[in-house]
Amino acid sequence: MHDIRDKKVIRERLLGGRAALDPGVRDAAARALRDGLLAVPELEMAGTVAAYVSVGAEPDTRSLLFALWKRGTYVLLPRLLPDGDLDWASYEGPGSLAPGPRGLLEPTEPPRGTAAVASADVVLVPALAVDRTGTRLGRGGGSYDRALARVGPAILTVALLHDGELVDELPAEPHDQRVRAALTPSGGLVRFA
Ligand SMILES: Nc1nc2c(c(=O)[nH]1)N(C=O)[C@@H](CNc1ccc(C(=O)N[C@@H](CCC(=O)O)C(=O)O)cc1)CN2
Ligand SMILES: Nc1ncnc2c1ncn2[C@@H]1O[C@H](COP(=O)(O)OP(=O)(O)OP(=O)(O)O)[C@@H](O)[C@H]1O
Repeated sequence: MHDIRDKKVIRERLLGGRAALDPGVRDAAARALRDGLLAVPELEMAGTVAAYVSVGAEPDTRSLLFALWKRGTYVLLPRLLPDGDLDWASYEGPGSLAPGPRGLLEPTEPPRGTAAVASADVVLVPALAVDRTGTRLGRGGGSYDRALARVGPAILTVALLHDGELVDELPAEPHDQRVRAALTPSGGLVRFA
């Protein structure tokens, strides 16, 4: 059994682990995740991918975004709304980003609305950890619980993690939206039933 207060403690432990990663490990992780993702069939086929710009010690997504954009994939990025929900706008290269709230870099293109995430063929999801059932621990704003509820059942949703962040079990609440797969640098893509 888990108490919901556990989430806060687990978040702190995971953020501490990320902060302790050395730069070489981070660079290698970003490359492994980028190369791993670019080879996922759904990603290769995708016309539109909903992604995000990494912040802090999250696995770095910038070279992945650039690679997707260069190969002609339409990339949507989130903009954090005051109520924690996510709006979406297109990525038009590194120059199309500007500082937003919470240390985030956000797209400067016109926002397309909270429902735009439903047009993505693949959704890349930030997470602090994911468990073996796909339950995801995020930053606590409930942003992706709302966004993922708008994504169709056949769409691949993938959390990007550092090694060690795909864990046996996380506390789950009724509103928690599961991801359908997780990618770690050393473990590759793991799909959940
Ligand atoms: N890269 C990224 N983008 C995202 C999310 C995320 O988790 N990661 N979000 C997921 O819902 C939404 C934004 N929510 C966020 C909520 C809190 C913080 C946050 O705690 N920022 C730290 C600084 C970053 C760090 O050092 O880790 C801070 O404010 O202190 C960031 C984003 C949408 N965009
Ligand atoms: N559909 C929703 N509408 C409004 N609030 C919601 C919704 N889903 C979850 N929340 C709220 O968001 C809060 C945080 O939820 P939770 O701890 O699961 O966040 P998280 O998934 O870790 O965060 P994030 O998705 O922002 O990374 C909860 O208080 C919850 O009530």
